[in-house]
Amino acid sequence: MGANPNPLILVSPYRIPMSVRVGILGATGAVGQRFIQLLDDHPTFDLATVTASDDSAGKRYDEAAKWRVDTPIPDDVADMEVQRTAADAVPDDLDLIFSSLPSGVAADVEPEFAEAGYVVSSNSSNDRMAEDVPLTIPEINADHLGLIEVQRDERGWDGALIKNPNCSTITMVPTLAALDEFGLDRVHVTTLQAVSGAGYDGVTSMEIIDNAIPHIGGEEEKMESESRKLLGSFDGAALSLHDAEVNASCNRIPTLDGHLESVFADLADDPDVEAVAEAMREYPGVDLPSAPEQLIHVFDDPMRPQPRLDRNLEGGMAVAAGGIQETANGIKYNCLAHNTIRGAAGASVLNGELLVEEGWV
Ligand SMILES: NC(=O)C1=CN([C@@H]2O[C@H](COP(=O)(O)OP(=O)(O)OC[C@H]3O[C@@H](n4cnc5c(N)ncnc54)[C@H](OP(=O)(O)O)[C@@H]3O)[C@@H](O)[C@H]2O)C=CC1
Ligand SMILES: N[C@@H](CC(=O)OP(=O)(O)O)C(=O)O
Repeated sequence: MGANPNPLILVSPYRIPMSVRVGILGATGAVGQRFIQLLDDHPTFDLATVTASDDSAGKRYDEAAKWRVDTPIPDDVADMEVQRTAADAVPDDLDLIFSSLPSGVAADVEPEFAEAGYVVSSNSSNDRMAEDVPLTIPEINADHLGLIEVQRDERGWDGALIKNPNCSTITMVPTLAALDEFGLDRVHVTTLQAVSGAGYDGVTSMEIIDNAIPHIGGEEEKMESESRKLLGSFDGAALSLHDAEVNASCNRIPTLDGHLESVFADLADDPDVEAVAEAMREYPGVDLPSAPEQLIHVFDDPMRPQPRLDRNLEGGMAVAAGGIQETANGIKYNCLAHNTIRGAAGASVLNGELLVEEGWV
């Protein structure tokens, strides 16, 4: 295997053999740009089409997008013509579609693509809790992809719709999955979320500099519900939510990228700090091209993880944890992940790799 030209893509010995033609819906947006960055020189995925709103359709990509990520627009993407976001506007032979549309738009458009036969790996929040829609993190609940059969039976689709979770949820859930062996009863989490989570126009500088905003609309409910679905079990026909109680308090702070979260977990057992650290460090990963070698990196230094120092661990695809301490009822710790890579585009790409690996694409 040669040198990896894109430091954000981790090259690992993977089993996916062929070239897969992919498209991105909402490719000009903040998450869409991350998709383009992550797909540049991807070992399997070949970006064939990009879509956006009608205002951008017909323009060259580099004219339509206000490019803001920290690597240049790949030349081949800069020249692409942006397409309308509609199933009749993209090539028939796309194998896989990534979606980063506003959720209100995605709620209408994604089912149209799935009905037209496309497999859609979506980052948008609509339908994440639908009973027949897999919400997956490959390392945690790859078996939930079996819901695609249920979805196809119920909806009559040839394609499929699968989702990755909310960025704050995906930061915490791998650590909860590692704690589950100790009997996860109840979780309280407080987040310190980066401004990029709200998109480029989401929070003005006057609102956030020298400040913290103690509410992010809808975020707490997403963390509380999505976590239980991700940790739930699938019996081949239906999914049961995990019975742990999850309570979240979500806050915006003036960091650019990387959500930091303080978790208090009540456990049935009474593990010591070392047992918890080991369960997190040894939580198994997956053998997919964009997967980190170690899913959860645990720091002994209580000053870590920090957003600026630790958000880019393993190309932004790993989760960091630290400050583990025992409490009266269980354990407390901090965790961190890159919200637009592991929390958004990278999560969808990893789900796409899983779909290919497991033969759904
Ligand atoms: N920012 C983040 O960190 C995260 C975002 N998300 C989710 O990802 C999704 C995208 O977020 P983000 O990239 O920040 O959003 P942006 O507003 O930056 O981008 C939205 C994209 O959708 C396109 N679009 C907007 N309206 C329409 C429409 N009516 N029809 C077709 N295309 C349209 C835009 O095209 P155009 O440029 O032409 O307007 C653009 O490509 C959202 O659902 C968000 O909640 C999830 C996790 C993290
Ligand atoms: N709400 C998240 C980002 C986001 O868009 O989440 P979701 O994918 O659930 O819409 C944040 O503000 O950091």
